[in-house]
Amino acid sequence: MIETTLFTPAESQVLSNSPLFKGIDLTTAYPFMQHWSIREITIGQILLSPMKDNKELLILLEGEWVVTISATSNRPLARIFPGQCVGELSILDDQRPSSHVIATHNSRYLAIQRDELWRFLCAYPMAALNLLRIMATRTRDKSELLESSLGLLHEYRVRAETDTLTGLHNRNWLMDIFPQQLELSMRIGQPVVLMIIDVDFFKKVNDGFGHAVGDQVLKHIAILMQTDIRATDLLARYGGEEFVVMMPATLLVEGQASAERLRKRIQKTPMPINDTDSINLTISIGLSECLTGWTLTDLLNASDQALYMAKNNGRNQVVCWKNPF
Ligand SMILES: Nc1nc2c(ncn2[C@@H]2O[C@H](COP(=O)(O)OP(=O)(O)OP(=O)(O)O)[C@@H](O)[C@H]2O)c(=O)[nH]1
Repeated sequence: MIETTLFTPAESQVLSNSPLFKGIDLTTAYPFMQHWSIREITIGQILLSPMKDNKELLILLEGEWVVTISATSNRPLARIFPGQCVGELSILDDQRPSSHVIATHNSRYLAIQRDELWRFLCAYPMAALNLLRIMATRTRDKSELLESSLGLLHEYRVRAETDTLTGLHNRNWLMDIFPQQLELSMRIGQPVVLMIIDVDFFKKVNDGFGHAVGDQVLKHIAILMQTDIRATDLLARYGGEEFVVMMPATLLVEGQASAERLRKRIQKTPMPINDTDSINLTISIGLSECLTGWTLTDLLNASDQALYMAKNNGRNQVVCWKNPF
């Protein structure tokens, strides 16, 4: 970094247009300005970092900087242009900077030491007011950024937990939410039933009508299931042509009746593939009630065993898991 105390005419222009000096006649401020220093920094260098104390207010004279969360982040929180300043917050609260400021162009800037800044602000209250305005704008920008980041975070989470084909929750969501529901139900002593639903001979649909029609079938079944289950039931696509429903506050006989109703509904609702033709569909369902001390894995295993029996017994049926002991 090269230090000098000279302003070029262009730099004087930048300073007089700077939001910090708005309404101030800088020609009267020379006694203060002679203690400020001008520096140069090359592209890629870090001006401020949360790892380093900062005792200066920096005003960009020429070039461009970015404010980022981390030194390697390629998503800037803000861009800094000539006339704008950085570092004011860490000077005021005596904490390290909260983000990185990095030069994205070779730059020249003005550095004002904290004590010099206080002296200047005392002599020019207008500058103190300007600084307040700058900080208020920054706080507002940060809140908006935080809000949009939270929105993005929520969107990413929803995407990560949603099956893109059917729009149902996916296995990630299931593995996160089902254990929580199970624990809650066990704690308050409520029965829980879990059913695994598998489309019968689905491979034949794919082979006979094509994968796109197979996809349509999965969507068709997803919609029928969604409209069939209770609001308190938890439904997810488990993978391939398998779906899982967790039914809190449900006894096995009640779950069995729901499963039977769903099976009949799917059987009675063929999926149209054109104006005249449709595909008849059936499902097999295995279900089990959660026993004391069971984990989600135990419950899934039991329902899966019941499903296996439903398939083996000829499909298009509901089988409840029976305790062999
Ligand atoms: N179209 C489509 N097919 C899928 C998808 N996921 C899995 N499959 C296919 O689903 C088929 C499942 O075949 P199988 O496991 O043999 O099951 P099945 O033909 O239904 O036989 P049973 O379950 O025994 O009645 C496989 O051919 C998979 O490739 C998907 O998202 N879309």
